[in-house]
Parts: sequence; structure tokens; C-alpha cells
Amino acid sequence: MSPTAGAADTHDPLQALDNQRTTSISPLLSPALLRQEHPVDAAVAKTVAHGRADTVDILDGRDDRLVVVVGPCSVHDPEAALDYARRLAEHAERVREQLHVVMRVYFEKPRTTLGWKGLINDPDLDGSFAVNKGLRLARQLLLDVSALGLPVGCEFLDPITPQFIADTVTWGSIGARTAASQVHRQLCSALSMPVGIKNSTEGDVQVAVDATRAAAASHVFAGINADGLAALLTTSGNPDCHVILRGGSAGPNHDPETVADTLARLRGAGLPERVIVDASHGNSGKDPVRQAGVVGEIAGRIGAGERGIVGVMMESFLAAGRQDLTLGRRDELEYGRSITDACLDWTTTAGLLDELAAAVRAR
Ligand SMILES: O=C[C@H](O)[C@H](O)COP(=O)(O)O
Ligand SMILES: C=C(OP(=O)(O)O)C(=O)O
Repeated sequence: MSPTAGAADTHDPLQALDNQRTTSISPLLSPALLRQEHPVDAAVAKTVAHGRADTVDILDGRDDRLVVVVGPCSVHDPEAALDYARRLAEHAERVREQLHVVMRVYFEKPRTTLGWKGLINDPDLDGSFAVNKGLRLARQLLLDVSALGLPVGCEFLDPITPQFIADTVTWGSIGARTAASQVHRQLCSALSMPVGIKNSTEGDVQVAVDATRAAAASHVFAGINADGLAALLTTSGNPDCHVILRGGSAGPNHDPETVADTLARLRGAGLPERVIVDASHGNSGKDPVRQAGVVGEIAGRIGAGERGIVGVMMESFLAAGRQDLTLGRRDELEYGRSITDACLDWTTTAGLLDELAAAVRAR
């Protein structure tokens, strides 16, 4: 008798073997339905198409400007995000000869352990997880911001989400926690926009270089189609991916030596030599005062002629800093202040945009 025969004898053959820990399965609207309800109009299409083309021109060195990805760590209040977008759109127009400004409109937050996972996952900020509502709010905000002529950038975290919103997104990002994920690298190979890929939270830059290389190749993988049905996707690869240096647990990595080392790694991998520096996260210790310092330092280096840095990311909102969310108590939140990472306030951000623009003019 085998050692497991006893256990097998007591097993109920009719007992369900799957969905043992899934407490409910409910309908998700289809990407096609969402796109029909919230369509891209001609103005939005122009913002997205031109925004992507301009970004690629900067990445490839045909355009001497800087890409600046700037905006809240996360969107929790679409009205405040649109208020911010109006100010940013106006300022972006003033510095358009030097900067290609893309607004961070982030709906999916990768958490270190647990926490609110963003507006798509829990739009009512109360643990009710009204995902269909979240998708509708997210798509409408992406359309509203793009309609201002301001291109948007999103982090892609859930591999299903892009079918719902990607046609409105000018620039994408893969975060530090998913840069090593094959699922996300395959996804990048399919995305129609340039995508920045971050170094790991520990500060490993090679993982982002490897991801950039993997994303440039073609892949075949399972996903969903516009009707939300399981489908096999065959991709051609994305040549417009690039590394974002975001610092790590060992400290910042925006220094000239790490930038040069990253460019050498990219060259070694046969990839274009360009990086975006994220002034927040591990490069600032999530301190907005230090974030402003990083932007100032990068502006100085760009003004002095440094070329490998093609873009800068900033976390910025209307008010400085951050506040804690208590689920179900959104009415207690202060208007325009981040509920995830601490942000620069608008006035400081406008000054930093001017500083970056002056640096580009100087070089
Ligand atoms: O930018 C966002 C955060 O740094 C990231 O989502 C991790 O956040 P957490 O460490 O607060 O979970
Ligand atoms: C989650 C983010 O950053 P990172 O992946 O670098 O932690 C972000 O930019 O919102």
C-alpha cells in the first residue's frame, strides 16, 4: 500500500478542487464597451499620437528637449487631478520649446505589502472595490486630461487593464516591483507607446536593462481581446522602452557615475543609450524637499551639457506632502494632497519646470 493511499481513500471524489479561496466572481465590463461609452475624439487622438511621436523623437535624440513626467503619485480624486492638469497644461505650453511635459495619471499602485491599490481597484476609497466604476472614472479622466492637449503617463500593473485604457496613454511605465516580471515584459512588447522601466527597489539597474531588451523582442502570450475574452497575443516588440533610474534601498542612483554605468550596460546590450531619472522614490527617500534638490542637480548637469538623461520624473500635486487615508472616510481628506507618496506642491513644481527649461536652453 502506498503511503498516500489512506488519504486518497478518505477523499470525497465530488468535492470541488478549485475556487477554494475565491469568495466571489462577478462580471467585469468589456474593454470594447468601455471604449464605446468613453470614446477617443479627434482632439484626444491628436494629443496621444503627437505625444508619443515627440517622446520617441526625444528618446532617439532627434529632438533636443527633455521629457518631463510629472503629476501625483496616485489619483484618488479625479476633480483635483483635473484641477492640477489645467495648471500643468498651461505651464507646459509656456515651456514647450524646451520640455515635453507628460502628466503622471497613475491609477494602479503596487504596494510593498498592503494598502489602497488605486482608483481602478477601489474608486470609492472604502474597500468596496467597485472596479467597473474605477475603470469608467479612470478612462474619463485620461480623456479629459488629454483633451487639454496634455499627454498622460500611466503605470501598467495589472496585465488586463491596458485593454481598457491604453489607447488614451502617451507614455507607460513598469514599476520597480514588476521590472523582473516576464508577464510585464511581454506586456511592454505589445504596448503602442514608449514605456519606461524602473530599476528594482534594491537598486538593481541590470534588471531594467534586461527588461528593456526583453520588451524589444516579439512574444506570444495569453491575454484578453477587446471583448474581454481570453486570447493569444503575438507581438512585434517595443523598441521605445527605456530605463528609469529611481534609486533604491541602498540610496540614490542619479549620480553621473551610475548614469554612465547604465548607459554602458545599455550599449553592451545593443540598446539605445538613454535614461530617465525619477527624482522621487529611492532618489529622494520620498522626501519632496530632497526631490526638488535632485531636480535642481539634474538641471545643473543638463545645463552643463550632459546628454544621456533624456527625461525627468517628479511626483507633484496641488499641495505638498501626503496624508493618510482611512478607508471609508474620504470626506476627511484634504483637497489636492497625495494619499500615497509625498509630493511636491504646485508652486515648487512650476519653478522646477522653469529650471529644467532654462537648463535645456543653456546647453
Ligand atoms: O509610488 C508609489 C509607492 O512608492 C509604491 O506604490 C509603494 O508604496 P508603499 O511602500 O507605500 O506600499
Ligand atoms: C510605484 C512607483 O514607483 P516605483 O515603482 O519606483 O516604486 C511610482 O512611480 O508610482
